[in-house]
Amino acid sequence: MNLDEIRTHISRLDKELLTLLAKRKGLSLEVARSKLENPRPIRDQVREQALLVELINQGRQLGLDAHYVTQLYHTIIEDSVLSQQALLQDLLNPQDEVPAISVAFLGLRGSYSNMAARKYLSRFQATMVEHNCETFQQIFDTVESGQAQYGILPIENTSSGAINDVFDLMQHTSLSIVGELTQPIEHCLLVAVNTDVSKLKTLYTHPQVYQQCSQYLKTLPGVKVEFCAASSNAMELVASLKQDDIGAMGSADGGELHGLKPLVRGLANQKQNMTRFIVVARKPVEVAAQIPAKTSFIMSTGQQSGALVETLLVLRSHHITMTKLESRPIIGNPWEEMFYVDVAANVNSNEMQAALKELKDIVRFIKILGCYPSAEVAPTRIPSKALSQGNAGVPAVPPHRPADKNAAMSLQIGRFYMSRQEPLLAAMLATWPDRSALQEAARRLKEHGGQVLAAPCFEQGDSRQQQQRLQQLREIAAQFDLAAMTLVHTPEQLSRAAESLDLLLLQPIEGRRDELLTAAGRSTRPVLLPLADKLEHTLAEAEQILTEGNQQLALLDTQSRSLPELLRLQQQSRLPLLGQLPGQDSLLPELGHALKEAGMQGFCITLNEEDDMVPLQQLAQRLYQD
Ligand SMILES: C=C(O[C@@H]1C=C(C(=O)O)C=C[C@H]1O)C(=O)O
Repeated sequence: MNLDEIRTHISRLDKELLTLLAKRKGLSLEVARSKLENPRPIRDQVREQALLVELINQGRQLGLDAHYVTQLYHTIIEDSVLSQQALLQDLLNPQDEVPAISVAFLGLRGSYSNMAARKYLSRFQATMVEHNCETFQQIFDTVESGQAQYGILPIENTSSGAINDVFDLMQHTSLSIVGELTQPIEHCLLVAVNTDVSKLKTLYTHPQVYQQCSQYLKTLPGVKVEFCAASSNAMELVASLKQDDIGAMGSADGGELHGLKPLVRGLANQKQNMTRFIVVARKPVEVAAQIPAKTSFIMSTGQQSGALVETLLVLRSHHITMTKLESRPIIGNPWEEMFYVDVAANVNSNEMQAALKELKDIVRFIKILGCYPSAEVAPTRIPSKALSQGNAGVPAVPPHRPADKNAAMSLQIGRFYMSRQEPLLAAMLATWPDRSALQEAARRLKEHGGQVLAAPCFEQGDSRQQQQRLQQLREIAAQFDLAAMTLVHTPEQLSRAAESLDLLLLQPIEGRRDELLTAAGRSTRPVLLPLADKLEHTLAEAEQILTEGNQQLALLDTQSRSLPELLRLQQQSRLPLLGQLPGQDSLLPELGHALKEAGMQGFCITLNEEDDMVPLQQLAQRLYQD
């Protein structure tokens, strides 16, 4: 076959794939209808897990790697679940057949709020009429007066926290929350014409974006920064001037609406930056009982001691999970607080109705702000046991929570739980690899059932190169759904690594890490502390970290200590213990298995550039199958 013929063939297959996906979606909607007739929850994670395990094994036989299959099916299942939910919601809340829906949001075309509004409206079969607003108050006014059907408001951001003005306005509105959505915020450097960073003289941006990208901007000392009222204004200006020495900062999608191209992506200091938006409307919606719902309410309690605790105990006694608690002052009543509460419950459920009845007896004020479908469809996870090669068994319990008797001792790294039953498996590259080697290591680690990818970001290079390595490690780990770790020597390195990675490995030389221990204790990231020579030194160092506040601490044995020593350590400390082992030891699987039996909760396998991962794969099999 020549190139054209092969491409024709590929196109035909792609069409078939699409046809099959559309058929699958149709069947999924039939499932939703049957779940409506015989009421059952829309989401069934036991079914999803069984399906994923079967697909992974079938995929392997066809030469497709487990990670690829899992990623594809997470996307397919997410769409399937959201489509089922949307169908149920539409049946329950029939919309008038309107050709256009109007939405009020902050900023102009291309603002983050505009992108959120577009995302929300994409589920409706109607065109969007945009109401650009200059203030949050104006959004409330526009929806309250009926000029717009929906208002989109940012309520919290993962780096800057609660958006207080919106909380304060919610106190006094008659509007209801009818939806939520989360929008990733990725600041990019946007330009109107082909150019290069070195040519730039002026950057237009909003002060908050400037602040969130301060580290990147320090690398452009000659560039002047001009502030605009919103990032969408900056985009508009740069698009109209069309010069090669100016740029704007904002989202790539937003920039595209103005014909701008992203020259550099991922400028923010903090890489994972998301904003949660709420959707408000004049009429509340009803949420189908079979889909996960959230209810938001505000309340004020008396000022006697324990008043807030009592309200929380009411929620607990009805098994209602609280997902958010914020307090805001009550305007005009100095020192009194209004609490904003989000719970994972449908307002019409028996538990929630009973809880509300009890709450009304003990609070001064309570108002439901709305009940809406929860927008999150967390991917169903496959336990390492199912992933480590050769296992076709279907796990019985969805792996959300550790089914670990010693849960109090287990630690969470990224989204993984470390436990004696399912030890954590980390691969640590001895030297910094190039991008493709790092990707290949990540792919294979994931394929074998490992969870943490580690590489030395700080061993060479200047601060900028180190920053790039941190970013690359984080990106590649995320791409393969792994957690990321690096070795840190100084408090400054620790705080930089803590911004991007999931686990911080402290340098092993005791006596030279006093300040590092204090910094680790003040960090909010989990820390791995290599054992000191003497047991009592290790315990003292661990104590130093714990007393500073950070309780997410595990110990690492870097010297293959004897079994009695390890057991003694475990008797004296409840901290999880990991072992560091060389990746090419032919005894690795047996050694790991024996150490697991002795209570080790994880392994850090060191790999040199030329090493293969065969022993690690065998270790994973022993750890997760036996
Ligand atoms: C389609 C179903 O509903 C949901 C979607 C699934 C899917 O798309 O495969 C699987 C389980 C459920 O979470 C079902 O229950 O079979």
